[in-house]
Amino acid sequence: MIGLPDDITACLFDLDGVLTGTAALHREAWKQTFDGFLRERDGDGFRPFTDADYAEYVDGRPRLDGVRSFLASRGIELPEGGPDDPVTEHTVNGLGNRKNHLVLRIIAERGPNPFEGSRRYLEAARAAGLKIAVVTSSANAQAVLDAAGFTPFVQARIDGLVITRDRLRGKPAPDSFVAGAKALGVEPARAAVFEDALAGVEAGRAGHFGFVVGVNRANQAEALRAHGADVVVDDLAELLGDTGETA
Ligand SMILES: O=P(O)(O)OC[C@H]1O[C@@H](O)[C@H](O)[C@@H](O)[C@@H]1O
Repeated sequence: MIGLPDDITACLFDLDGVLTGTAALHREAWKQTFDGFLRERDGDGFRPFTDADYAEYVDGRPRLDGVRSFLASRGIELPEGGPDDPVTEHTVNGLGNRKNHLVLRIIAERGPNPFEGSRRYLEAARAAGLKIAVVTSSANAQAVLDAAGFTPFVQARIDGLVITRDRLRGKPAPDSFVAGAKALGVEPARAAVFEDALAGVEAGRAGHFGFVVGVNRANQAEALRAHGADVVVDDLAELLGDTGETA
């Protein structure tokens, strides 16, 4: 009825890039963070952080995993530091704090940009009696959900704070989605995962979820399929059999 196999009883939605347009804001904050760091380290001839770097090493992963993964891709080792490191510090935590400072400012300035097609899909899923959870690596999820007006749809939330608290492995490991299904009281095989990140669809496949929807916001439909999406759409409204325009 809403573009899912009949035996699916729950939806597990990623947040940034699936429900809201905040993935692009995260990407921008990461670029400012890493380009700033690389310039400080290597001078003006530094090799910039690219959209491809974001898709492969950072998108969808918990904040500090993103820092570690990108630095490793460049053969750079930094000390871990600690959660209170200043944003100027060349440590994993310092760069994570620098990015968080930037992304909060950018989201405050530009808003969460909820996707209209996603709002309509949430309404349709609720009307169809499906359970709904948000599963995101972001520690800023509640504020974004509130600002987008999506909180009333959400019966369970697994976010970056829960991932840290419960020591879950971040995406691409399936742990956060498994925790989301558990919080809703459904088996992974009866839950659909909705993801725009390569690490996210990979987590959906690794967790043997009943259906994995890849949401193509960054011109990477083929890569989403290769990493585990069963179907790829440009907007969730496509699953409702329409174009996302208001009737
Ligand atoms: O830094 P936050 O808000 O905790 O978010 C962590 C990650 O959350 C994910 O949802 C985003 O795709 C990543 O870009 C982001 O880095």
